[in-house]
Amino acid sequence: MNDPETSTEHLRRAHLVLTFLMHFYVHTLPPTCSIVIPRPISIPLLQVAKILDLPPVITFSDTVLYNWNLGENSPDSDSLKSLNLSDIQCHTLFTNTRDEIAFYLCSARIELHGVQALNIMRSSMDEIFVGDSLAITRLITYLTSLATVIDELKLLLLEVRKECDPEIYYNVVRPWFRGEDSDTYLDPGSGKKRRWIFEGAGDYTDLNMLPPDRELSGASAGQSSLIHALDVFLGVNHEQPNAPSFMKRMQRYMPRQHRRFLDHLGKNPRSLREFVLSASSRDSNDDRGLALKDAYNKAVMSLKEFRDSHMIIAALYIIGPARRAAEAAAASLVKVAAVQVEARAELNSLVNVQTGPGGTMPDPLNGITGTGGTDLVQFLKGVRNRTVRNLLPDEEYVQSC
Ligand code: HEM
Repeated sequence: MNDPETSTEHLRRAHLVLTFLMHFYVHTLPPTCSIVIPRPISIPLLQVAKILDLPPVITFSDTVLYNWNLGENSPDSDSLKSLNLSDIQCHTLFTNTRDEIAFYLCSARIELHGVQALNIMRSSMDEIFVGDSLAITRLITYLTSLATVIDELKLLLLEVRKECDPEIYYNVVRPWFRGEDSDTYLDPGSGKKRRWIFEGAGDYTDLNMLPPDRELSGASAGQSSLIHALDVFLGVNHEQPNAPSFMKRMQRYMPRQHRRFLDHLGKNPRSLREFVLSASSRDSNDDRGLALKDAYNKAVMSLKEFRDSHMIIAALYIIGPARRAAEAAAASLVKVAAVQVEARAELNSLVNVQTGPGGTMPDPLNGITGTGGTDLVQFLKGVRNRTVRNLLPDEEYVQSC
């Protein structure tokens, strides 16, 4: 039996349990109340988070990576290869709905199937290191398989629609994941955005482990290191000059081993893209140069198509329900306003006071426009476009010949 204080499995489980409890607590507080996370949750969570080097907030690791197990009746599987993706279950839930389960399991299946992509990347890096003609032949095979695996990941993503209803996801499941930065209410004392106060944290000098910018975002599949790894491997760069990109910020929420792996991939002395460019110009009279470029482009196209499908899913699960929620809120404001007008008219008739022309009915759309939909579409399109930019056009071969 592992020592619970040092075993990684126990610490991960503790992070999961404590962050689920914390999010339950925070999101059931009245909106007018300051957010003070009680000491029995805050102190152990800060301690565990410090050891794991994870932020003290719910992450993709908690909802997905540490949240699946094999079903009772499934055969013991000692290798991922023989694992049947439909046999997995998840054990910790906020809502106990089929939709929440389907949402987590969709990502878990992608992660498990994605192990094949990681293996291909590792083998490809070895071939890039060797760099001879046999290595090129092998790379062509690897990149072709990588494209197929990414296509399969896309199908797994689209399968979320089978059992996860967009309205339930958006209105019932998703609100539990919200981090400090998505809070829409103001602190009654300061009138500013509410901060999450970790009760008792000041009593411990060794608990100074909140991120320096103190950003506490909620769980997002943007924290899946698999997609980041595909970007780094294929050479897709999301960095921007003035501030850390969304992708970079999300890496702070990944297990540290995943962050290290991404660093390792990024520090490869010779990038795959560079290798494909130089090998295809060197072997320009050889079909293998063209085949290598095609195989690379196929893998980039598959990642682009994964992102196209992801945009469809984001539209279905976020933009649509957000718009409908805003319309419903506007309609109910209209109803409230109509009742107010009626009541005021009644009052006026009772006391015989006239309202001015046009009355005082509030604009029902005030404060409801802008659900973030436009920003989200722009953001996802930007990520997708940066992927496409990596395709190698024929001209580059001509120029480098
Ligand atoms: C119903 C399922 C899904 C929905 C509604 C969804 C929604 C979103 C949203 C709204 C964002 C923008 C950033 C944020 O707010 O977190 C995002 C980003 C992202 N999501 Fe998803 N997502 C889903 C499933 C997945 C899955 C299964 C993966 C992969 C394991 C994934 C990978 C990503 C990545 C890597 C980003 C960063 C942007 C990009 O690389 O294109 N998402 N997602």
